[in-house]
Amino acid sequence: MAGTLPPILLVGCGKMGGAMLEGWLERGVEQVVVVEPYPAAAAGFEGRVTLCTDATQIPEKFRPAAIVLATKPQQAEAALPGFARHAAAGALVVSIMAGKTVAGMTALLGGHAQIVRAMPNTPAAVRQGFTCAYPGPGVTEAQVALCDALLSAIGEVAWLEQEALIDPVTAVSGGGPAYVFLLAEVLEQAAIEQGLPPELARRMARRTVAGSGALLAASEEDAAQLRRNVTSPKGTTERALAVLMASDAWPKLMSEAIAAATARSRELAQ
Ligand SMILES: NC(=O)C1=CN([C@@H]2O[C@H](COP(=O)(O)OP(=O)(O)OC[C@H]3O[C@@H](n4cnc5c(N)ncnc54)[C@H](OP(=O)(O)O)[C@@H]3O)[C@@H](O)[C@H]2O)C=CC1
Ligand SMILES: O=C(O)[C@@H]1CCC=N1
Repeated sequence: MAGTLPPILLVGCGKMGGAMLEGWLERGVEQVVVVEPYPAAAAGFEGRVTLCTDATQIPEKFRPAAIVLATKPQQAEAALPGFARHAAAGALVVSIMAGKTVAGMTALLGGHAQIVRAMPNTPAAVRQGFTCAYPGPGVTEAQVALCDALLSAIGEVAWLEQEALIDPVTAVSGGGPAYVFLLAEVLEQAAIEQGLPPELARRMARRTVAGSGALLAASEEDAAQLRRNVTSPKGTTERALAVLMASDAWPKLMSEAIAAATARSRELAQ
């Protein structure tokens, strides 16, 4: 669905909400009303959107096609009831909150809402995001198309058939950028330990992670083959990978980390 996006109500203009909003404004959107109680968070959007600090300030005549919920999960209980009238009027509700289920949000929105759960990630800020989305009961094909357009404005989109899959998605692609940034941090630290000047260590860690990501994005080869392409037989990389790929090292740690994050996503439903 190309072209101008219809009116959107954004609830929460923090890191993710703000990144999504930039994508919609770049794509072209009829009107956006933002509800954000912390004015500094939305200051960069002044003049481009209508800013409100709570739901009571939303212009009476505003009829959003979609309400995008981008507050923290812990803020859902306080925030959602304020938007029940818009949901009841037929606006699609798109929640990016970790953990919060369709059933739980429907109850907070007064018992009637068409809800899509979506899980984006922060590369959305440079339109390189990856979002998985699940349409709840009653969501129409036209609403799926609308939601796809909203999410495509910040990167690639995949649709899920089971709500429960959002929990591992949250752990893998939702949180995934944090694990990659951690890699850049520890690579920089290890470089300094080997005697490289800190500024050079920082530059090389950032460019190595960013360049490898760009190669992965551009290549048709599997990640494993790209790894093998670096690893000369009896060379230096082989020695490093013997440490990183040991049975108790990265593969096991990543599996434990993803299981822990998936479990936390399930807990957040409560
Ligand atoms: N960060 C990430 O990588 C990702 C986050 N998410 C999900 O996105 C959501 C937002 O995360 P993130 O952007 O990191 O968090 P932020 O804290 O940066 O953003 C949330 C914003 O919502 C505001 N807010 C609080 N209460 C209300 C309210 N009642 N009405 C409207 N706005 C309110 C907060 O204000 P204040 O600070 O004053 O409380 C804050 O500015 C979370 O639910 C998270 O699970 C999903 C995918 C990735
Ligand atoms: O850490 C979190 O809970 C959120 C969801 C995925 C990324 N950030």
